[in-house]
Amino acid sequence: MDTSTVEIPITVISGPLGAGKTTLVNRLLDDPGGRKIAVLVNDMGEVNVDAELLASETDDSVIDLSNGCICCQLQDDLVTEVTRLAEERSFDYLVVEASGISEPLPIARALTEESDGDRLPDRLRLDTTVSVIDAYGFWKSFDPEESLPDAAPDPERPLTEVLVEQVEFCDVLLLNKCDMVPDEALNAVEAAIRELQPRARLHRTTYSEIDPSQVLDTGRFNFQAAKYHQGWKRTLAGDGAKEDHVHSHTHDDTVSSATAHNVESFVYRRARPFHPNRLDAWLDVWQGNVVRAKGFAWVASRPETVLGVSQAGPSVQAGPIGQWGDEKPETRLVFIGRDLDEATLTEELDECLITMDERAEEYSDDPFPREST
Ligand SMILES: Nc1nc2c(ncn2[C@@H]2O[C@H](COP(=O)(O)OP(=O)(O)OP(=O)(O)O)[C@@H](O)[C@H]2O)c(=O)[nH]1
Repeated sequence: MDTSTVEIPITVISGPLGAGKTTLVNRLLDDPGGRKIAVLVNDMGEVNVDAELLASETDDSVIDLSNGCICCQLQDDLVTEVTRLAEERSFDYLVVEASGISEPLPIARALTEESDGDRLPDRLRLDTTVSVIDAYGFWKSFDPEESLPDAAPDPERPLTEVLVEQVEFCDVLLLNKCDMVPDEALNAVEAAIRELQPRARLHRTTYSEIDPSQVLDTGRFNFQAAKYHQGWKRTLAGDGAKEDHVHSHTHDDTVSSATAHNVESFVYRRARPFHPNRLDAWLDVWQGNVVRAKGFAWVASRPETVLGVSQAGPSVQAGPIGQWGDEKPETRLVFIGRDLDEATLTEELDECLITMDERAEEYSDDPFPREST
């Protein structure tokens, strides 16, 4: 058979450091469900520790791509390497293990027609994006009551922007390390994750144990769906914003689960701009059980510019992401969290809005970056 025309599906595995990605890949190498798989492993260091962990068990089916991150510096290398692999080796399924700090969306973009170049051979097809999330680490990072016992050694795992993006952008989500979290807390973790990620198929796992058919050849990848069904966009859409195609997506079962665990979300909307310095100062200090805040802000110093605001745990970013153009400027910020104090957050944000007296003021010391973030 001429193998050069056989289609090769790709599964990309993302997830934070230590969540169980390599454990999953080892399982797939042990039991690929009748497929001949190749694995491309990305690690940030000069020495690809993950590839070594895997390669010790296997032959030449593990290829490493080290010293950089495939979602940013190594995007071109990823496409080149994947193409070269398909030309030089014989396999029928490709698994890509991203580094713990990789964002899945740019990787998916590089591997699909969404990328400018579209240089990937036609027979390579992104089939599934999987995120492996450490249930214990996730809960620890935002549990307001500190109800989980510390694991030894205590892992310092802040809820980072990248982790939230790994939850938000995937087709299949493995909620791993379930052995470390009591059932009641697991239900709450799942409710929070569902609020961030309503679309993915979610599996609770221990040591990444999963039937290979749930992560290989699922056919679930759809760039537009993955991009637009992120929880914060759904919440904005539900609030009457313009992404109507998201609006139709409802999850009554998850809404009730969220309610049962006090996971909630609200949208802060105002048609009056922020005072840039007050908003900037507030973004530095605000608190309040928020897992995720994201959206668009209107700032008086740059009335024509859309300021993107993105928070996950301790990380807050704000910077220009475009122009309002013909759209009426309006701040729309989604807050997702547990036991949210909507009244206090709203009051504090309202105090950052410009007052009538300030309308004519010049804002020469605008604190936000000029370049896109
Ligand atoms: N208790 C427990 N430990 C697990 C589980 N899954 C993986 N581990 C352990 O967690 C550690 C990290 O697992 P890996 O599979 O290497 O995680 P990773 O996501 O590849 O980590 P990086 O390559 O550092 O990003 C290893 O010691 C695993 O044995 C689980 O479900 N429960």
